[in-house]
Amino acid sequence: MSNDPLLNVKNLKVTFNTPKGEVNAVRGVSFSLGRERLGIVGESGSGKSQTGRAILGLTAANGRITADELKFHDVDLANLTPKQWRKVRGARISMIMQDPKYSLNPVMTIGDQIIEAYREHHKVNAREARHRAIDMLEAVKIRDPERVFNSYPHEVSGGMGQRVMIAMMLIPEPELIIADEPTSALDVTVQLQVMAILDDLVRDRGMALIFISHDLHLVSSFCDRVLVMYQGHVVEELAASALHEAKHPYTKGLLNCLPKMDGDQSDLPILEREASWAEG
Ligand SMILES: Nc1ncnc2c1ncn2[C@@H]1O[C@H](COP(=O)(O)OP(=O)(O)OP(=O)(O)O)[C@@H](O)[C@H]1O
Repeated sequence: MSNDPLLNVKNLKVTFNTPKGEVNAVRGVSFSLGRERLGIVGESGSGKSQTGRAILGLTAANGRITADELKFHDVDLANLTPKQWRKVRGARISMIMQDPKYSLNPVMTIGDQIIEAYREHHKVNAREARHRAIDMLEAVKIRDPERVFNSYPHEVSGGMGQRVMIAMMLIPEPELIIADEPTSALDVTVQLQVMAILDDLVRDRGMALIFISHDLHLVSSFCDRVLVMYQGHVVEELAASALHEAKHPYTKGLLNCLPKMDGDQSDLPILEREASWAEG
């Protein structure tokens, strides 16, 4: 499989106009992505989500995007019309958000929602679509797919809801998935199960993944490469297998700011920061 970049981002900036002045959320981010799993980590407000949203054309109306390059294959994402976006977003690039509650329609059964999504992308009759919907639920390792198929979103757990979202997102067979804190509303065990399912699907189907999270350890266990963001800049880029080689004090701080399981009850260190890190 070719590893030519799917995505090229050069000097991406996202700036918001607010009543209190400009907010520079993303301040010159550059990276390229092949068929690989890339993590973007950083604390709240570091610009991770806005980087993902800019790639999907989902920047809020008060935001302005500039970039020397923002390309998905040869598609210039910085200059698409709404009609052109419909051919890219959800079809070639998909996003999984944090909480399935806000993404699923509460008054429609899960099965009907999957069927509807399936028939938007594939020309099949109702019977065949039902078949495919059950297959999709099985693909995300739901053991009782018939029950989930007939349930409403509020009748399933958060972890189950997130599996359903993953199943729906796979329907158009996107090349790139952007998962923004996809599991942070779930408890730790379910979090790992859902990530493992996503990881398997991404590998099996040769898709690329951008996994956005504040949890450096979680990201590095599911990604090949990690970008560490601080105040709108990428301060360090690392192979996930080389976290121990992190040089930037902010990355080292993120690594140390985790409770240890070995019974050491001493206080967690406070994440230190210096103004110079934000200068890029
Ligand atoms: N519509 C908006 N108007 C003004 N500022 C915004 C808007 N959307 C986001 N921001 C600001 O942009 C900055 C970066 O936000 P972003 O959501 O990318 O951070 P993040 O690293 O993903 O953090 P979190 O984990 O909290 O989502 C923040 O300071 C945020 O307040």
